[in-house]
Amino acid sequence: MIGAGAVGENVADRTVQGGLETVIVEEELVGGECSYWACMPSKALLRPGAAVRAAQAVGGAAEAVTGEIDAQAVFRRRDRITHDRSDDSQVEWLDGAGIALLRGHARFTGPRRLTVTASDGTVTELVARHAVAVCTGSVPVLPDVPGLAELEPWTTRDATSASEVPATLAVLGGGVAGCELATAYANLGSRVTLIARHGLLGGMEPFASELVRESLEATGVRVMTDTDVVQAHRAEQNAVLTLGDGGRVLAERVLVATGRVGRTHDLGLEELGLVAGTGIDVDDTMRVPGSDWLYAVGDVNGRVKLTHQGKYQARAAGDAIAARAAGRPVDDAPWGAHVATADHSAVPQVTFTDPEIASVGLTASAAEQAGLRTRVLDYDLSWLAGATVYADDYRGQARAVIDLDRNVLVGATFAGPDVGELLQAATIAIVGEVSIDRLWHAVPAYPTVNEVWLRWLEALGRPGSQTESPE
Ligand SMILES: Cc1cc2nc3c(=O)[nH]c(=O)nc-3n(C[C@H](O)[C@H](O)[C@H](O)COP(=O)(O)OP(=O)(O)OC[C@H]3O[C@@H](n4cnc5c(N)ncnc54)[C@H](O)[C@@H]3O)c2cc1C
Ligand SMILES: NC(=O)c1ccc[n+]([C@@H]2O[C@H](COP(=O)([O-])OP(=O)(O)OC[C@H]3O[C@@H](n4cnc5c(N)ncnc54)[C@H](O)[C@@H]3O)[C@@H](O)[C@H]2O)c1
Repeated sequence: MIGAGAVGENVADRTVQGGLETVIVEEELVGGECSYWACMPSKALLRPGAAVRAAQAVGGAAEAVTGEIDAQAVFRRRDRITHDRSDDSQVEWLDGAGIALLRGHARFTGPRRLTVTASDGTVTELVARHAVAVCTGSVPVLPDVPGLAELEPWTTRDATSASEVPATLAVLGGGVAGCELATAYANLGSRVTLIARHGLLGGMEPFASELVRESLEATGVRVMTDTDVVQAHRAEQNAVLTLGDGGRVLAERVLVATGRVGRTHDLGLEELGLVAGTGIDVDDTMRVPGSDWLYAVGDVNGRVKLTHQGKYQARAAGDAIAARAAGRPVDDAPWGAHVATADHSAVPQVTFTDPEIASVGLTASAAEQAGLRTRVLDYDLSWLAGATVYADDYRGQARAVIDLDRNVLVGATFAGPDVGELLQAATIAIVGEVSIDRLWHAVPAYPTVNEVWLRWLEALGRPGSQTESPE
């Protein structure tokens, strides 16, 4: 295994459990990006704002919220959650799981062959008997804007590990990372300008983007969509970003969150006839086409850059490696034990903005593009009894996308406080291809926001009854 992020750890766990001697090579911290610089610290920075908003939205509790968010206390809690960037507990876990750890930078020297260079220069050669899994994650993409690199902008790593709140922050990129970190720093007291080349949260339902934009603006964030930065320079204390229309944005700090690409540089991929600098293509067992030993799992293959989905790929790949090594059959039919079929049609994601956005499967427009005959069901979550109790002036929206030919759910998006906790039901309905008729028997508890499921079903009409509504 090259890379001991969440994904590498999970591949290794499965290959050890499958009876294979397993070595994991790591050049930084065991646990990878998610634990120290991505998911965990970013959510730690976001959670206090969400907690305060939750209390402020409930009369009686609101009166108890009298102060401001304490940024230094937030950073201290973030440091606790990221174990002060110590990987001791993860190394202990590797030990317990029977996975050997080799610290250093891995590089291919030929098929199945690697050198690992430690920080003190010691070089170790490794030859894999069965397989090598590349689990090296991804790196941020810096847009090719003249002067931007010279500004030494923050990457998401800097933003999630900072211990100061810049007075003014310009965030470049309107994707998930840009929207989340703009929310986090606005909550911590920065005056934030969010600059997005297109809209916000591209690829999600349009209402998600609209609600997040409204709330960012209500918090004082200046949101500039369909805006390009064409030049950057520093003037005294400030970075100056020149926009496509000639306008300027001044900020103490610039955060670049404009996407990521598989970490394949300086890995010796050329020795294998592969191209470096981009993601590594794989089949559904995460094996590189044309090879019987090389796998690429997690962010590095570019299929879905999410921790939980990478770990899902890892379980399939690790078991496939072990099965192939033992000459056991590989179940690579769709939804088989050794494939990551859900990557194509049922990827759950929670975006921890205000409101939170939880999505899985196809959006209405993606379903249409896929040629499905669909019915789209929209519901204002504030109409639910559960929402009335949950928060005063509850704001939330949900959409279901139904495949009319198969009579199943193919996509769902929820926007509202804590809706991430509603998501798994939708994921199960999609992956399980639960028929709409059967869903009538999955009764949502009263009074919870889950009752949106009943409202969706009512809009479709009871099966076989005269109240069945027309398509
Ligand atoms: C700001 C931010 C927030 C995010 N929030 C979420 C979230 O809330 N939920 C979610 O699901 N996803 C989130 N993600 C995505 C998530 O972080 C990634 O999908 C996940 O970390 C990928 O895991 P990985 O194991 O593939 O890669 P990584 O965690 O990057 O692990 C790769 C490891 O390989 C090592 N490595 C690389 N090259 C070599 C080499 N040549 N030799 C030795 N070691 C090497 C690296 O040091 C690293 O430890 C977020 C991403 C960002 C940027
Ligand atoms: N909660 C979560 O699940 C979570 C949170 C953060 C990040 N992530 C994952 O991490 C990965 C990286 O996140 P990300 O937001 O950086 O990537 P992204 O690809 O989701 O978004 C990048 C955004 O930057 C824009 N962009 C690209 N070039 C630009 C330019 N020159 N100027 C202005 N805008 C430009 C793109 O149009 C896009 O909207 C994603 O795959 C995401 O899923 C997940």
